[in-house]
Amino acid sequence: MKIVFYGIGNMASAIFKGMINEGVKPEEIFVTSIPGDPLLELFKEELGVMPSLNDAELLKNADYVVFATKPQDFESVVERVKANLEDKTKLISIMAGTTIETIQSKLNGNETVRIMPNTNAVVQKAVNGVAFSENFTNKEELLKLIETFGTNVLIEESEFNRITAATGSGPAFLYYLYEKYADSLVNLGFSKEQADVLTRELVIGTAEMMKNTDLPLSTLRENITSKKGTTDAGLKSLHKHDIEKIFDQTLEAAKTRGEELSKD
Ligand SMILES: NC(=O)C1=CN([C@@H]2O[C@H](COP(=O)(O)OP(=O)(O)OC[C@H]3O[C@@H](n4cnc5c(N)ncnc54)[C@H](OP(=O)(O)O)[C@@H]3O)[C@@H](O)[C@H]2O)C=CC1
Ligand SMILES: O=C(O)[C@@H]1CCC=N1
Repeated sequence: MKIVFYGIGNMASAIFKGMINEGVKPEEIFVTSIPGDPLLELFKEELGVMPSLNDAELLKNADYVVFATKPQDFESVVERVKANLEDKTKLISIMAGTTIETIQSKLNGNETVRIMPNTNAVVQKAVNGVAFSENFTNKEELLKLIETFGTNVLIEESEFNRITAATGSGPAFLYYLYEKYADSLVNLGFSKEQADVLTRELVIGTAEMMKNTDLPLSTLRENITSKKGTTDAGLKSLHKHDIEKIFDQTLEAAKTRGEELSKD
């Protein structure tokens, strides 16, 4: 199989690292960026993937081309790709906002799938929102390929901006909370280093708990909350703030931005 990545930034590299960790051969992964990008050589040395700036060479006999640039750079990628794209090559887009219709209209209607992963792909734990173009064939092969770095959730394309906010951007929202938690531990008297370790271990342990039980999150919380104890006191303070509303606004803003990108 030949998979070609246009764009090798944060998300693309998370994906091909995840794929390689799960047994996809690095020689099957071709990567390109803008001329002079030091990551091209770095990923060749680190991972054994195949860098190139020659579009004809990259696209010859490609099974999949992955569009992994910012949506704003898609036009420049189209310019590179359109002359040499073969009819049989399937297109995978991870770009927020950019629709299947836009991609197909610019690139001969080639079979196209939109996926919305997240950076947890590096540890094979992404959530992949997936929507196929109507003409897409052999969906099973594609689903198997992207399962190497995460769990697939098939959705309508109309739901894409929603899942982009929820799980594409989602890790950033959670990291922000953890950052603030660590800052608060410093305010409580821990050193910065201690606060960092305590926060990371707390989050990892809590995630592991969620992984290993079917209990509702509310029950897990209640199990910690002794009557008139410390947790109860902390939660009473937390309840004075409308956390749900804060998240409603955060997710709405992210979703709206996806809609704006779709229109650009
Ligand atoms: N980061 C994330 O968590 C997620 C991102 N996405 C989507 O993934 C895409 C990439 O995001 P991210 O990885 O964060 O972005 P990055 O900026 O880290 O990576 C994009 C890369 O593409 C390069 N590039 C620009 N133009 C071209 C071109 N014509 N040909 C080849 N490469 C080019 C950029 O180079 P230069 O910087 O020099 O311009 C840059 O290295 C976006 O569309 C985003 O919506 C989706 C899910 C999650
Ligand atoms: O911030 C962004 O636009 C991209 C899409 C989802 C995560 N990062």
